[in-house]
Amino acid sequence: MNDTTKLLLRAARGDAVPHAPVWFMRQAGRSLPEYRELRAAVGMLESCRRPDLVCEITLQPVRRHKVDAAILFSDIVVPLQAAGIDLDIVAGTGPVVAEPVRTMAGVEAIRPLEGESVGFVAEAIRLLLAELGDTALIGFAGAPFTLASYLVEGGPSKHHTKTKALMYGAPDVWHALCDRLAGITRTFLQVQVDAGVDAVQLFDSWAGALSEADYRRYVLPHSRAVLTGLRGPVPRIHFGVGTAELLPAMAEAGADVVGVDWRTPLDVAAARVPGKALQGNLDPCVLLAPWEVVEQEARRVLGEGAKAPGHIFNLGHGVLPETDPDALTRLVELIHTA
Ligand SMILES: Cc1c2[nH]c(c1CCC(=O)O)Cc1[nH]c(c(CCC(=O)O)c1C)Cc1[nH]c(c(CCC(=O)O)c1C)Cc1[nH]c(c(C)c1CCC(=O)O)C2
Repeated sequence: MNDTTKLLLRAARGDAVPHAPVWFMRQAGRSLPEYRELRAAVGMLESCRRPDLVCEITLQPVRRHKVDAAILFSDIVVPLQAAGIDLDIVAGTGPVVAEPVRTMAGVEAIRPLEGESVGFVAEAIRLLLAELGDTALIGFAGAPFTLASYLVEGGPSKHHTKTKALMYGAPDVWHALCDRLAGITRTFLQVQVDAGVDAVQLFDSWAGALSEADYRRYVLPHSRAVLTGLRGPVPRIHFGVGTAELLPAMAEAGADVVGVDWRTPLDVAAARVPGKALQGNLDPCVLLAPWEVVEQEARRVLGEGAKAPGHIFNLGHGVLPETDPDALTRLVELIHTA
């Protein structure tokens, strides 16, 4: 009998698949001329609040590349803004927060997220489900550590020094902050699951800045509260950059699928998180090289990924804006016929 379950869900469960499902982190965005055109007159966060634009931008890479999953067009700071935090996304920089949070009073001023204040996300998901057919829809949110880093630093940061200073120096403030962020993140994901997304990805992009011991002490309980507090039978994908030493702990936080960056070969990752499906992990820079190199590296990733119970092909981090979109389309064809 033919299994009609979406390919991404079968791979996430470790079921047999005719080929690895493939999608790309940041597949919607500046690598696509049709995205740049749509966004020319609309601010980033404004575009995230308009269901018609969210739907169109989410579908652009599906139409162009024939990927097996769409990822909702949004940003990790969208639920923070909806909860009343004054912030913006500055082009070429990233999220910038008006008043950084570094004290207990600052933490206590962070309100919970009301589901209705992100109703535009539920509406966008309804529009998308009517269009997507067999293509899976992935919802997402930022994990407490990565969100905390933006709030404490006030913007993007290389070494997360103020964040770590707060974590080590005022652990009570730190845990109170992460507790509030976990609540916001869980509500944001629950809205997406209730609206019908097929899977969720929790991005802890910057958790790789921590040792395993500190991750377990200061971060894991909060990410676990998000992943295990979420209701619904959707697979939970958990991803961060530079997390080779954290993969087992990130799996323990409640991941069904562990996302891996390009630094750790997938067969090595598979041995670190036995029984878990993996997602990744072609170096995004490889796509800037001639096709022969892309093909060789993609085949290596597929071979290593075959050592895991399930493999979802992806990059090791987001698509770089300078990537030739045709290289991505060709890569999808390769994965589908390999
Ligand atoms: C850390 C993080 C952020 N946002 C996100 C993360 C976690 C993923 C990761 O590690 O990359 C998540 C995110 N942000 C965006 C998506 C869309 C879905 C997709 O992957 O296609 C997703 C999944 C849109 C976006 N989010 C942003 C853009 C670029 C804004 C633009 O097009 O002007 C997009 C398409 C802005 C943003 N927002 C953030 C950054 C660092 C930036 C880039 C700043 C820049 O280079 O201009 C915070």
